[in-house]
Amino acid sequence: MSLRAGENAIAGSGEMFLEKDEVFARADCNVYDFHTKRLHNALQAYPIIRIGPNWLSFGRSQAAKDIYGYTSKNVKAGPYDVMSEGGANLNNISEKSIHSARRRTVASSYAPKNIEVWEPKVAASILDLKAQVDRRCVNKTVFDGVHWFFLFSVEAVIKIMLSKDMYFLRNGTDHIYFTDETGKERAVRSIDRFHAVQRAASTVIWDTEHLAYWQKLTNTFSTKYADNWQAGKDANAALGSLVKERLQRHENGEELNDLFQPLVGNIKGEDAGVSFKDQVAEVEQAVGAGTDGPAGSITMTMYYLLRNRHTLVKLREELDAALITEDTVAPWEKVKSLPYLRACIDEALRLSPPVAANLIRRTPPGTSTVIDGEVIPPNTNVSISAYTAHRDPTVFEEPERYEPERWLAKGSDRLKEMLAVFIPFSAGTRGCIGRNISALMQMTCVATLVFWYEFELEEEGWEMEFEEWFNLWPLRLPMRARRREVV
Ligand code: HEM
Repeated sequence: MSLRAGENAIAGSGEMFLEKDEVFARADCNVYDFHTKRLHNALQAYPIIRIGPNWLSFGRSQAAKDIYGYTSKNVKAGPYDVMSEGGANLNNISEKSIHSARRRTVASSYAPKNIEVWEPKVAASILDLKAQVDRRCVNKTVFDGVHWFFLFSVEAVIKIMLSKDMYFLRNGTDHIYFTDETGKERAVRSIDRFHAVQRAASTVIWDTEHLAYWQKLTNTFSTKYADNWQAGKDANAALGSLVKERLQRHENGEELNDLFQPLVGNIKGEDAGVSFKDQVAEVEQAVGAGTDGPAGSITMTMYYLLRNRHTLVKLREELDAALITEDTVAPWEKVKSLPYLRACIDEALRLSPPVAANLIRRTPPGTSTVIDGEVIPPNTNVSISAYTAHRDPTVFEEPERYEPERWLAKGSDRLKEMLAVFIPFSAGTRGCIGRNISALMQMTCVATLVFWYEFELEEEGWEMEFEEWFNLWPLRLPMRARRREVV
């Protein structure tokens, strides 16, 4: 069957796939909604759905390889181009040669050989996280895991990116303190501001042609939007101040080994030729992704473990055999190859990918493209959400079940099929560059928590709720902790 954009499927009204009354509700950026899940449910009846005037969303996992894989000729376009106007970074650069050049510039700093540089930074944050959990062990005080796992992630990733310790965990807040351009002392909440601007941008960015108009309109008529647009400026100013401080340290002759260094210059002392605006944009991307990704994944791993106690018991057996009491923080060397730990995390990423949404790609001009057996015309926006790809029952048996064991069938054809459509980090040349950093953060953090504490949900059977804009955020994880007798 040959498809022209706009044919087949059911018409949505933009990426958000809104129903009429929701258009007004979301217009005030106020509604917690899991639109990818709603779209997924609709895809059970239609294999492809048109979710925008020129945008097709696919429902069968095989489409993932054709859309995002290494052999795909599809490109990033549309909203990514708009985003790059505020500063070009690895994620939003569409043009292939410019993207490859930027990726080459930073690639070595993201490489696994640097884990030994990142590990002490991550471990220090895990110790501070433990100190906070310890306080809550007294009287078994209920605490919100989401709050603390997000603080852990943002603090660790800022250290890895900029060699700067923000002490978010010790202070219990995500405030960045800085002096702005006008000399005013400011305190800006980082996670809060990153998230607020997503609430505004993700509703209007799809209409790239009229974006400026939507920004003006929403800014004028909605106080909520106005605050959320302001959040983008606040986050940019706060991270800009951290970048200036980092550049000053470089000027002062400090030799810092972090993700930022290649954006300044290489080991031969040659200038990297990256503008200040782009440097800030790169920091925004890495800090934003490095916060929401690991925090979402750690939260959801803990949530699924607590809801499926037999998996927690099994993971603890694996950790008890691998770790000793001297391991106040689980060392990477001891946990990196633990199969069940990895499987528990991957299974949480499968069911609740932190980037669940339809990541837009454009088919090449001049020639049609085949996606999941369908002939798609040139210049068509196409996507499949990780949420949907990961729930294909022909690949993942009983897809709604949290079953880490499914990842353990090493070398089997089934495992190969699963890995081919497992896309929490997207895939191909535009796949996540931060996977090694994520693995370090996720595995050492989850291993330490499960080894040292007994956890329970505040209420048995409690169910997670999400808020989704570009990224998928778990809302709360009310839990209690008790120190284990570790011998
Ligand atoms: C569990 C953790 C994470 C998940 C699930 C995740 C997911 C993703 C996804 C889905 C993309 C593709 C985005 C798109 O096509 O629009 C991406 C790209 C990217 N991520 Fe991650 N990410 C994670 C952690 C990190 C970390 C820790 C960093 C950096 C410290 C990072 C930095 C980036 C960058 C720079 C890109 C753009 C890559 C490019 O296009 O060349 N991510 N990530």
